[in-house]
Amino acid sequence: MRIDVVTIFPSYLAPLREALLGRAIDRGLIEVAVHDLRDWTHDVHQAVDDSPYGGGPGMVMKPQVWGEALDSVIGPVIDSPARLVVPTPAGRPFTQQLAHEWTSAERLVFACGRYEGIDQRVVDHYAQRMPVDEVSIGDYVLVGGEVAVLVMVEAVVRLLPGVLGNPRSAAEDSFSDGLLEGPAYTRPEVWRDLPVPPVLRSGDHAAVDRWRRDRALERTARLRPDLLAALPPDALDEADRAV
Ligand SMILES: O=C(OCc1ccccc1)c1cn[nH]c1
Repeated sequence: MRIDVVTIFPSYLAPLREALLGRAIDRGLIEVAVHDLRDWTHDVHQAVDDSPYGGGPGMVMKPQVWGEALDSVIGPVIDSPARLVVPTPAGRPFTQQLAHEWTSAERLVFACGRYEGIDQRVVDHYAQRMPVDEVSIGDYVLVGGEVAVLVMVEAVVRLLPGVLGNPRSAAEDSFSDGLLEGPAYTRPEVWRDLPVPPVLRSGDHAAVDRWRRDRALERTARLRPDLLAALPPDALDEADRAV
């Protein structure tokens, strides 16, 4: 998978080259290129924004600059199918399911908006020739899309074959069965007078699996009743309902 990011703050994307993601790059599992939007300005001030039509606070990012940048980065769409992703509070929710969908993309191009966002015509123009997703990572407002890109790239890349040491962990993610992950424990057996739940040391794998599912159901009911409500009817068996 090739990932391109266009931003006015390329250094914000430096973490993509660290740790797990950095190793995925070194191993050729992904290619990552970060581009400075200002490279496609032609004026001495390297202006990337302007006042909003219709008035209102803040500034809007100029379509011309974005058009030149994205034409250059995306190239002729025919020979390298790419998805364009635009992080924005006004987007569809980014979910584990969407992360999985994107793992089959040959290319992901991320456009990092700042100020009040990017002129809508940029999304409208590219949506005529490729899949464009306006995506939110949560109901809050950041200063720019860069941090959202770090979140989404990490969520997608960790799902690619070979990236995670233990493929089971991606498959058994929180949300993979529609529930929140239950509590996890490791040594010591007692820590600050707090013991590890005995069932986890019983060696009875059926009991451990049952206990873990019960804890996941309880946690989901407490913190995310919406996830429970969204489960397909056959997702919960008799024992589940008793929790
Ligand atoms: O703030 C965000 O993106 C940056 C952004 C983009 C466009 C205009 C303002 C801010 C964001 C919040 N949840 N998901 C994304």
